[in-house]
Amino acid sequence: MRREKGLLIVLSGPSGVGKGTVCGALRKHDTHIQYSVSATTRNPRAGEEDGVSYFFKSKQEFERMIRENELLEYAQYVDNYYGTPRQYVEDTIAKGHDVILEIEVQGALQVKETFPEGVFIFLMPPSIKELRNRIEGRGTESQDLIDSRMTIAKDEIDLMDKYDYVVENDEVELAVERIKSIVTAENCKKERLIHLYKELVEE
Ligand SMILES: Nc1ncnc2c1ncn2[C@@H]1O[C@H](COP(=O)(O)OP(=O)(O)OP(=O)(O)O)[C@@H](O)[C@H]1O
Ligand SMILES: Nc1nc2c(ncn2[C@@H]2O[C@H](COP(=O)(O)O)[C@@H](O)[C@H]2O)c(=O)[nH]1
Repeated sequence: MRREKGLLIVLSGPSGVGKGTVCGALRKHDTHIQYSVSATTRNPRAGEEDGVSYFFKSKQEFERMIRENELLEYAQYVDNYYGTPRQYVEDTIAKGHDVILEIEVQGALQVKETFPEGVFIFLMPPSIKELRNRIEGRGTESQDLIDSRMTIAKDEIDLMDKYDYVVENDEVELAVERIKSIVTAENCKKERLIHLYKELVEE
């Protein structure tokens, strides 16, 4: 069924919890969810492709995007900027497609201000020890950066009650199923409201 507007789904959670891994697994399920590609000033990691993993920007270019209101939200995280290009998200939901943003907490709270109708999901690690194991195991950051990310992680976990749902990422496929159930339920809720509204205005 064609809907007026798609769902805006925000997936947050501490660095290393598995947001990227879970979104990667979700893509393999035929959910029709679209994925927003963020802009960042951080350097690409091995295997990351511009326009696929991120839009890699200079600090000057990112600050131009901020000034020209091209970002739906942005945040400074450790030593870099990260932000969501506005146009893609607005166009995608306007076409009736659901879109997912994989972003940290400061940015998610900004989105909540402008899109309170969004669905906000916080991905939780089974434990802090497991979170550290995952970031260390990924092998992409120095020990100093891992420590900075772990410090931020604790503050982020303190804000999980700002989210509509908390999903544990104990096993990737279980986390994917939980997120799919949330999206299905939220879509049913929305379909039902639109249907009721149409009945009312047609009376
Ligand atoms: N359920 C899981 N069980 C075990 N390992 C996992 C699980 N989910 C993800 N991982 C591993 O944890 C590491 C971090 O995952 P990932 O890069 O997806 O995290 P992230 O939340 O996207 O991190 P960041 O916010 O820094 O981008 C990866 O090595 C990944 O393979
Ligand atoms: N506020 C935003 N946060 C974002 C965005 N894209 C990614 N992120 C988050 O940044 C940290 C670090 O990411 P990494 O790729 O350097 O490990 C992590 O929590 C991401 O989810 C964004 O557009 N806005």
